[in-house]
Amino acid sequence: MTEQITLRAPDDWHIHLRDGAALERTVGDAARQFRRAIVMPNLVPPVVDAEDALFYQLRIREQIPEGNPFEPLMVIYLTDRTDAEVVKLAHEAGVIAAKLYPAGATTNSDSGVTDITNIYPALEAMQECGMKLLLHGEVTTSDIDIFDREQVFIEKTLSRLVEDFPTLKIVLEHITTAHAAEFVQNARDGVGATITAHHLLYNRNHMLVGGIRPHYYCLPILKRGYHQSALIEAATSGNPKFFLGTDSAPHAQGKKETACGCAGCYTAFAAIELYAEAFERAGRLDKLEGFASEFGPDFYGLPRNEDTITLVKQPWALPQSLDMGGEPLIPLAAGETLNWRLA
Ligand SMILES: NC(=O)N[C@@H](CC(=O)O)C(=O)O
Ligand SMILES: [Zn+2]
Ligand SMILES: [Zn+2]
Repeated sequence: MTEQITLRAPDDWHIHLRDGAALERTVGDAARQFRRAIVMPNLVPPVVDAEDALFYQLRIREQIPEGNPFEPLMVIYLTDRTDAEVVKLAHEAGVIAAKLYPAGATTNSDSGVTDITNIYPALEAMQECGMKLLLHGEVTTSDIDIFDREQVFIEKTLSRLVEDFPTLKIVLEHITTAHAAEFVQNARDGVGATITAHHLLYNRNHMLVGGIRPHYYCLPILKRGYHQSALIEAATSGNPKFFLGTDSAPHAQGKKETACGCAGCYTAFAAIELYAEAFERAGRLDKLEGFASEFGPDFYGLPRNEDTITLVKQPWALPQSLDMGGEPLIPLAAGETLNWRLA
């Protein structure tokens, strides 16, 4: 008999779906395995208020396959001009979080916040209404080495935010270092972190040894193996502060395989299978359900999904290439064999 595991249906607490012609691909892939997803607002121009979020949500909904219960959860993008009124209106429209991108930190972050104190009134309002703060946790000053940017953000910005807003719920997104795992573990209640499948499966050697592999390039950048081990330990520990967020971030093949390639890995095609691979390698498949399906909704104060998914142990190869709105898109781990497959 084929080995199989059944899990409460999972959600993705951090995904990039993009817009327009890309949505058929990205929404279809996400909806195949996740019931809900927190949709990042870094479009060009970004999703900055209730109106933008509701229109974007409509465009996403149009691409949900017939009969699929997928629910996109919306986020606004904090800029230097986001004030308490914007937050209040977004909250009333059902927007569940706001995202802080330090200006210039990552893909489409040019409109991001230049000085955190500019948005203190907005953060005050978020704390009051229960809207979550999601962080791309990297500093952007040129004197800080790219491999240290997460650690310095934690020391300079996050530790201060956690104290200045003692009841604000904060998620440090896509953590990549032992420092981040340790900080979140020891932080007050209401501070959590998402972890991607690629940061569990890979370290910087995978990206840089034997040739430079642009499909592994994402931000925050893959770190050394020591940090990868700390992330695996955190994700598979059963600590509810750590939960699933793929950070699946598609860029067409031509934008990755070029002299100045974009940051982002497309993992949505096989996200839950990639996580299963990482948890199995750690000998902790039994911890996947909490991480993928329980701790996220608990953190956000939303009900856990009632239905289930089944993964079967049946090796299969990821396709070499996908289509995204007429352009080739290379999924992470293209052509590689995974052990688990969504039934
Ligand atoms: N993670 C990435 O490398 N890229 C993301 C942006 C982000 O989440 O930082 C993207 O939008 O492409
Ligand atoms: Zn980010
Ligand atoms: Zn992201």
